[in-house]
Amino acid sequence: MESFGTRLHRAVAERGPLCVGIDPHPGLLARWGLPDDVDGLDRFARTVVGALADRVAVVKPQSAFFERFGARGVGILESTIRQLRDCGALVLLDVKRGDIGSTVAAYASAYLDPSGPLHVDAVTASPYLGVGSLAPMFELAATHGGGVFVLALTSNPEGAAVQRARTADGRTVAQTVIDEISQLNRGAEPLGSFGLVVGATIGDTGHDLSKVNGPLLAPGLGAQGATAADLRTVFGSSLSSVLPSYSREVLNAGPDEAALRAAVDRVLADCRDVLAD
Ligand SMILES: O=C(O)c1cc(=O)[nH]c(=O)n1[C@@H]1O[C@H](COP(=O)(O)O)[C@@H](O)[C@H]1O
Repeated sequence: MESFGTRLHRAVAERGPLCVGIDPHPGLLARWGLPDDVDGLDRFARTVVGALADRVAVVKPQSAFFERFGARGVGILESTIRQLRDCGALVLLDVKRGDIGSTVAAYASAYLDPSGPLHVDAVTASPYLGVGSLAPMFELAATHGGGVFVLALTSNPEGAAVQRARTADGRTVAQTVIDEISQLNRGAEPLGSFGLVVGATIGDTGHDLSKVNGPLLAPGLGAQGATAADLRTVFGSSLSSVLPSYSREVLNAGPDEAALRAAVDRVLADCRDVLAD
């Protein structure tokens, strides 16, 4: 069984360092001339799949925008995941799960067990019940070649109060998360399967990402104000591990499929310029 890190490394080499989010905001559905209902959701998701699934390395559906339509919305999420994977995109489901360990085990089986209907390549997880509480997720991911992206320094301004608070040993809370994930990835080649989420909006925070040996998902580009050039400031010498992530910046170009592809080409070129430094 190939690890997620190996599969991600190959996908990025073949398709370029880019993650595109599927975030069907009500405003985007309206902009695309679609109704704010399950039919609109279905047509939105199918359009993104048709335009991008055969060319983008990682696609990140945001679960909340599917869940808000109940069981039928989750059904569309299931079929979107299947279609994306059939076209060779790695699917990172953005669910930001976190709970006591015994419940995390159930979340892990929902998303990382290949026999489940919502099985994906990787998920986002919140470490704020303690990184150790996510252990069942890390274990199931390792067993089945999946990945977990753990929130470290999020793109929203409210995150700093919790994430940059100092622990008793002087490190920030985020640095303890970074260090624990670095341990999990130790010795993995060509890349570990456990990633961190570090927002592109946060500037130079002085956190040490040099030992992570895993992917660094960078949301906050485009609609939240960060530019590809900001990646240099945020990630410094760790740029080669960055996976830039865009949702609205690309989706605003729809529903025309050629325009969506052109938006992807544009942001990918911007990121390549920076990441090649
Ligand atoms: O885990 C994430 O993807 C995430 C973490 C973070 O710190 N900030 C953040 O914006 N995100 C997600 O990334 C997406 C950003 O969307 P845009 O601002 O439209 O590019 C949303 O789905 C957010 O939920």
